Amino acid sequence: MTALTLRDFVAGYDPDLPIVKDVTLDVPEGQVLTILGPNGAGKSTLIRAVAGMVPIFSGEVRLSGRDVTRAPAHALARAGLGFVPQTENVFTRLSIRENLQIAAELLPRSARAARVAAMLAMFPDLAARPEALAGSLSGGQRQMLAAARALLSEPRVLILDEPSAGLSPKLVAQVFDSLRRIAQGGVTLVLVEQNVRAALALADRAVVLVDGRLAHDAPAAELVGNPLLGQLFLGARAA
Ligand SMILES: Nc1ncnc2c1ncn2[C@@H]1O[C@H](COP(=O)(O)OP(=O)(O)OP(=O)(O)O)[C@@H](O)[C@H]1O
Repeated sequence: MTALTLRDFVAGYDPDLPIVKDVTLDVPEGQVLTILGPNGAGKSTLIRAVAGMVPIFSGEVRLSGRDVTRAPAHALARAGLGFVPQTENVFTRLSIRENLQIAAELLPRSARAARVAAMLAMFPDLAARPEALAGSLSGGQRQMLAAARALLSEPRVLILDEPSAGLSPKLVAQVFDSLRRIAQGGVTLVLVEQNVRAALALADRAVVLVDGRLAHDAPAAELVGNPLLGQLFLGARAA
């Protein structure tokens, strides 16, 4: 079953100057996909458009076969999409527990407490001090809280925008350990990541976006150490 499908997807900020151009992509259920590419290629724009935060000019998005093109955020969440933005992804003045409780408000009332408890059980670092303010957490813990918020509604597909941005190597390892556990739970992951080495170690598959178009699509293991990657990051097109 295909978890996420993009067909002839065109998106951006100005209809006369699309950033993402004719992207067609099928992400099978349970796959971990990383989107790589040079700065400014449109990676963040692509995933933010899928998540309903950037205008889609043409083409379509499907979740498990269902057309969700231009669906509002709450409808996307109900259809099984979770999104973790790169920044401002937690309420810094609220506690860990409160951050989770707010995210749980999308769920039926009777399900909320159990889902908050399940998320705390999944992230022991958060469970250790649920009353701590999110603003007092380390960068890695903050990313875990952001992921936990997105996972509360049990998405089938979780999209993450540079989950390791600004983190020290130790915290990068922690965040990627958490992502590995999430993937092992069967969630389809799509991540944009500058940390190519960590992303390729986690991912099953990598696609490379160059100037808004898919330039390469390969098993992640094939790209490790591949000189093509260096060329692509300098902005050259795939031959
Ligand atoms: N809010 C915005 N309004 C207008 N243009 C934008 C906006 N955000 C990004 N852009 C432009 O869209 C293009 C693609 O940017 P985007 O952030 O999607 O690329 P990226 O591949 O994620 O790059 P990076 O790796 O540097 O984050 C760039 O030319 C950028 O200037």
